Amino acid sequence: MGMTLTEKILAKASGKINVSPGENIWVNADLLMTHDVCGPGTIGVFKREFGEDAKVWDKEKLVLIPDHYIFTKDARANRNIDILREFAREQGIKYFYDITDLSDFKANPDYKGVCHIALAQEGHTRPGEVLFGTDSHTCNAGAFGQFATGIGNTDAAFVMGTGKLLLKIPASMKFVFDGEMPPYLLAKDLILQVIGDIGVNGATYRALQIEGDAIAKMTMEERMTICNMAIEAGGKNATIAPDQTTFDYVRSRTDKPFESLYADADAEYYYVKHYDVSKLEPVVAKPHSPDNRALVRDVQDVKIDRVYIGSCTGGKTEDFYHAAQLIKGQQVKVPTYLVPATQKVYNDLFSLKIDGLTLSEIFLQAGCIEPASPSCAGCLGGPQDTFGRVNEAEVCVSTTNRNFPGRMGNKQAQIYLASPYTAAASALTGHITDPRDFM
Ligand SMILES: CC(C)[C@H](C(=O)O)[C@@H](O)C(=O)O
Repeated sequence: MGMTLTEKILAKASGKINVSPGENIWVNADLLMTHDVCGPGTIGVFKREFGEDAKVWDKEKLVLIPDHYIFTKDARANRNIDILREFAREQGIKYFYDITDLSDFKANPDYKGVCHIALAQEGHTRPGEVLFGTDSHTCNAGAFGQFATGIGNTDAAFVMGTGKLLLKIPASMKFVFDGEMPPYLLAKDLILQVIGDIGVNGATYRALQIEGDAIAKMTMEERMTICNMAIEAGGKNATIAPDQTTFDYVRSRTDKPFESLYADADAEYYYVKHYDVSKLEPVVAKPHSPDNRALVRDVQDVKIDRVYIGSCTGGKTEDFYHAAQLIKGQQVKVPTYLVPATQKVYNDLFSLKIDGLTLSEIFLQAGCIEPASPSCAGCLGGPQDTFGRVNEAEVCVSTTNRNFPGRMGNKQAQIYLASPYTAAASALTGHITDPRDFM
């Protein structure tokens, strides 16, 4: 019997000819990523179980990325980065994207920012490979045709010591997006549509295989937006088959060899769903769950207090480009926070131009708050002094991935998840707004 893309990758990574859903197999990791939130815990378990002097299985396959609680005076958050630094030094870790000068991130050439985007930009996400990460949005890298999933600290410590992990093969759900993408829709609308359709537990421990003409035409950043939120439907991982778009992105960042894998034509799926994207509309996820979907035009009376554009899901270069396209030449009516995912995205804001103006100039002329230092920032609240944290019971339209109570700080705050177009349109009016009103 044929295999899905996820099954093909996991079969290869376990040295098997065939695998099927439900089977438990030992999988070899190509890469393990951890960050400042989970790294210290993972290191603690690793040392306890493998010994104080134990060495990681491969010092070139562990990537350490401080990104979550960086620009804060919180002593425990600062200490977490120190723990990563000490471990990187002791183990001779090749890829440690350190930050020492918190007062000026630009003084830290190694510092990248949000792990999922940094992994892609630094060439660590490659077709056919297996990536484990101590973060639920590790599924982001499935956009590169790899198996990428979030794991807990204990599993990560085991991978750190052995390079392997026992995994149950997930059954695959196929989502096919065909048709011409309307100019007012972005990848975020597509994934919010899916999560609204199947629910936050609609894909629990399943692999989402994303395909179709509309996906084939998408850039890597838009593909990442879709895979990033697979976890919001409970997905174990998501995959998009690699193509020329993937190869161009990866090859411009790494010369490491990789083997692209593809689903067999006769693979079996647990579920198949087709979408005609030309018929979809801009959507939001209302408080307090990513599956609480509504058409933007049905919630236009909701007044908002602020807009947040940032995170692994919605803080990439194209996310800002799309927001800038819509905002250009107009004034925002509510405080609008801009948090580039990485140092590279930050630089893009100051070099990419639309009609002669840099994205940053467009935002500043429109009255947005100056772009912040790259990190996860207010996406998940963080210490009280975190930039963009929602400290009051405000209504926020956000390009991020989660809107659980308290997610961005205050438990009474109401977070509406939206595309960069919808976030930008809403910033211009002060209420939730369909981007078509400005197109
Ligand atoms: C802090 C980390 C464990 C968490 C995750 O795994 O997703 C965070 O990144 C998030 O987005 O909620």
